[in-house]
Amino acid sequence: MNHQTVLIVDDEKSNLKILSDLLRDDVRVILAKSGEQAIAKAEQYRPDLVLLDIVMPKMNGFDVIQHLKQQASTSTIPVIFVSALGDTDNEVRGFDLGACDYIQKPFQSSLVRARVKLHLQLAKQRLLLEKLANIDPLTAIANRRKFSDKLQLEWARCQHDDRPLSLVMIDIDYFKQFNDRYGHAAGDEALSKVAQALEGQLERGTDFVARYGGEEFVLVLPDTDQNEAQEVVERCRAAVDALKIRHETAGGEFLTISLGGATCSGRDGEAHEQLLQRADAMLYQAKQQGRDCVVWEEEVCQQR
Ligand SMILES: Nc1nc2c(ncn2[C@@H]2O[C@H](COP(=O)(O)OP(=O)(O)OP(=O)(O)O)[C@@H](O)[C@H]2O)c(=O)[nH]1
Repeated sequence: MNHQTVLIVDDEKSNLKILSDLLRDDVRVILAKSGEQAIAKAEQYRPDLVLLDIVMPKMNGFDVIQHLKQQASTSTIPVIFVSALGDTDNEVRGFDLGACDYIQKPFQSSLVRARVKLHLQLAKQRLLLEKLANIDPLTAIANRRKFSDKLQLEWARCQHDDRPLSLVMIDIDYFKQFNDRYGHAAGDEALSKVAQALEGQLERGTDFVARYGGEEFVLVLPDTDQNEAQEVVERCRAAVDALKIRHETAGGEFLTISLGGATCSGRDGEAHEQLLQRADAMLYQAKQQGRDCVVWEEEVCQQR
């Protein structure tokens, strides 16, 4: 069964037991006996909800929530404080630090269950919304918004690790003519097929494709140098050719794509927007050179 995960944090063993006995029929329970363990387990398991004690030795619950909210990987996990500290100030402080709820000990079991259920439902809805906000509805691949996040993330990672990053802009050729001749619905279907074909060529878990807009797509290939990226790109072009979507133009019988790529090799101080501009300039050249081709920037940016 696809259970949601709840991380319970308390330095008292007996409290851990009470809470986990209360919840374990409905959710997958993970336990942490200290603030430090809570942070490590939150990062490792990415739970759907954290039940957090406040008074603990060394690292207290307020320190833990601050840490969780600062880390991108754990910042959106909802946290409920479960504490014997009953005064309003602590409760307000908990909410100020980003808690979604505050349960006072000693607690009513049924109330804890109900509140956990509510916050897990909200967490599920938030995840769904997040997913929908990042997906292009026509092609079911990532949208431009997700691409921006991904590019920034991978850019920072590659700069930090001094690793290359390749970016490829892809545009369907003569797509206006395609729509005019075969109809908008056929155009939509072709877009969807091209998107799936591109996605099917990505072998590494970190490789990424998005619909950039209209009939344009973009690939982000982290930790991938120019030679490796060119192999991926050739596969993409061949995969679209293999779809054999009829599109009779002066250039040929089937629908084709043009591609422009650029690679940045590690720490070079360039902004990710520039890499995007350079890939886009290469795409423009591919169009100028007659379409149905790949143009890759000769120089990597370190040499610029
Ligand atoms: N069916 C469909 N067409 C779209 C969609 N988004 C953009 N288009 C069409 O894509 C076409 C793009 O046309 P242009 O920008 O002139 O480019 P092109 O005809 O492909 O020419 P080149 O890029 O120069 O080869 C336009 O006719 C848009 O209406 C979509 O979601 N569905």
